[in-house]
Amino acid sequence: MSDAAPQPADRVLARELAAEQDHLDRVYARLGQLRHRAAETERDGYSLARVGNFGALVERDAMVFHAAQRRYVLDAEHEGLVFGRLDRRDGQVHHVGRLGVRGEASEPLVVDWRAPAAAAFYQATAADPQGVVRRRMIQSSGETVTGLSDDLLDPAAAPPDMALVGDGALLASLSRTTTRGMRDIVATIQREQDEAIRSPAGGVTIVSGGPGTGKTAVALHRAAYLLYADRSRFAGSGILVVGPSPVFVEYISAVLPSLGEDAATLRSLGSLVARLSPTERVDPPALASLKGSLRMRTVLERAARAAVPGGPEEFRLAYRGGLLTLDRDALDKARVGALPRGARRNEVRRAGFDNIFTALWRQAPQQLRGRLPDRPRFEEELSEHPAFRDFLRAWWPQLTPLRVLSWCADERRLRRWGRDVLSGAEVGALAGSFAALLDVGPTVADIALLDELDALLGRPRRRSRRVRDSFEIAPGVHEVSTFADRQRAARAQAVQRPDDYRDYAHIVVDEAQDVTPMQWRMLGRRGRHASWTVVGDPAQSAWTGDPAELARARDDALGRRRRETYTLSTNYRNSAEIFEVAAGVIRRVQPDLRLPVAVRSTGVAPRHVAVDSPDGLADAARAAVAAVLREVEGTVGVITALGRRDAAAGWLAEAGHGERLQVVTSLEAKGMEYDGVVLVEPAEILGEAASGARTLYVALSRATQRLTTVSYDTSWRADA
Ligand SMILES: Nc1ncnc2c1ncn2[C@@H]1O[C@H](COP(=O)(O)OP(=O)(O)OP(=O)(O)O)[C@@H](O)[C@H]1O
Repeated sequence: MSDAAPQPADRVLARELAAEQDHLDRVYARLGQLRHRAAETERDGYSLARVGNFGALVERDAMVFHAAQRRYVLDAEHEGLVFGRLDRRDGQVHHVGRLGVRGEASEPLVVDWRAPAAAAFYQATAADPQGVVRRRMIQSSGETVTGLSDDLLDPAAAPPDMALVGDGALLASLSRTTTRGMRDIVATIQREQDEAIRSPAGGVTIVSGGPGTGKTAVALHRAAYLLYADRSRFAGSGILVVGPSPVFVEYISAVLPSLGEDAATLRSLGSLVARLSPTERVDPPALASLKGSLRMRTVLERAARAAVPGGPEEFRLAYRGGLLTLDRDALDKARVGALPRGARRNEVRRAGFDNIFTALWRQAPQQLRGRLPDRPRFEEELSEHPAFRDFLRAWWPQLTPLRVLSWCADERRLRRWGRDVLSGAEVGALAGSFAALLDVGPTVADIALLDELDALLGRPRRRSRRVRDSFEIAPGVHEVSTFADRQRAARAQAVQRPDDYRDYAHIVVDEAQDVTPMQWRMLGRRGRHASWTVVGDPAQSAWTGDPAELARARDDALGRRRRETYTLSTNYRNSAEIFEVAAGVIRRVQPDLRLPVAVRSTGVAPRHVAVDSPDGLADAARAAVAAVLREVEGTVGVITALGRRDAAAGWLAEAGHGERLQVVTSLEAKGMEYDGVVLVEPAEILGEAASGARTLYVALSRATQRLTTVSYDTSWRADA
């Protein structure tokens, strides 16, 4: 390089931009061609299915599919189809982008970011250049290249005419305005993140790290990577991505489509059980932890085996001139005898009925004397007896999880089922909460209990089953079918998976620190054969129960699969000034915690507005929100304690701030990000549970640019 005559920087930049523009033009032209061809092939398609050899058909269909995929990616409006370039030591040049594109002669015009050849784009460093001399980041808007930024990784190997331009693509991307939905980070994935994204597909990948270190981004890019690495496995059986709340799921919902992937299923913990309506209702943290505890399993097991409250306590039937009777003990014996450990109540109903027949048959000789029929006739006659049928239905009904959980609203009953595992106060709190179950609906924590009951109760046996057409591979697809047919069927299958589909190939759990033991059981039931990506930060956990119990439940769900752990260390979200406030709060309770480093400084210190009394909060919050909305271009989040959100939303409603403003509770704020945050009364968040400091740490670390706190109780501040 040193031998080349110096040239003005802007001329060099213009030349390099023009070169990249040429390449991008070629890529788009080629894609246009492929798109056109794919459309033609599709048009001709099926009439050709009977000619040519099988291999040729597969190839043609594969092309149709890939072209359609590319079209889908292109149609999914995104910035930066090509965002990187690698100049290698051996003279090869690879452009890296959102999808792989080959030219007419099969030469790679763009390498998919997930392909092995693109790995060096994220992993190479000056200390370990991995054969890369220059790494270039390419920014573009639509089909126009707008900026370049180079890293020289191996100066000794650089040819003399190699130009270097621009700087700071990562920082530029971090300073962008925050929009309502999270964006992909495909162009600026960092090395430590890339290692986690490309971790082997099997086993359990655990990604931890402090706030803003890109855990969610990594989890979603990993899902895209797995779909690329083994599409038939992961698109076929599906990838489930689970997040804490509907607000969060909405926030992350655009990332995978922007990466050209639509085969993953996104769910919040409150919407995981298909037959139950999704819920956003949450319990106070201590109650949520109690409902999440494994002790609830014991309670539910007992409830699922109990006599139906309000059901028959005895049975009397006039039959053939005699009187058949069963007292309470006999009924209990018949029920318990039909429910050995592990039996599912709805599935062994027949065994319960058999026990009743047997008990009645035993007394029949004495009661009926000479009028005794043979046993089959005895059972048949009883079965046709309306009073007997009514009794059976009331004594052993088909039970729904909701019905059994609502039995727990009765304190006396719950005390019985909770003996040795629940305290008196816990019984009271739970019973009070379950009382609202049928009227108001379940809370997020109840969903895991209902799922547990579903597993304990089982499903009634189906009467008739559709006869399967053995030539049918998937609905509507027969054995003689094309590759494209099958791909289409795979997609249709994903859409048509049964509501209670459970056999996912991979489960991504985000904000895993907040998954309770009972929720781990719920997740475990959906991934018996799955590999896992588990992403979280214990320092942000709202769990107030026993840590050992939590670890045990998590280990049970994840099984004995091999584990790889990755720790992320850089906070890309918060300005250094904002993160310092959050760090002060968590350090007070966990002085030895290793905190991530916030890389960006704005020079703007967070503002702390103090008011004289709680009555002053409304006006101060309104003023703070108006100011932050003026200062930032993107989204603004108002975060409050659980009990204050509705009031705060009311204060701000009149001003009609629209799309940019969102009012959320401390728990809904988990995983979220805003350009500006107004935190209303942090002391209330601190005091709302034993985990208050960790939840406040979450709330304080949501903002990228501006943080304002409004409080009358300033004791939460480390410096107050
Ligand atoms: N390599 C990167 N390039 C650009 N932006 C990044 C990068 N890594 C992370 N970010 C951005 O940093 C922000 C925080 O990322 P993310 O939400 O994934 O962090 P997190 O670790 O899940 O945070 P938290 O634990 O606080 O919820 C997001 O806006 C994300 O897009």
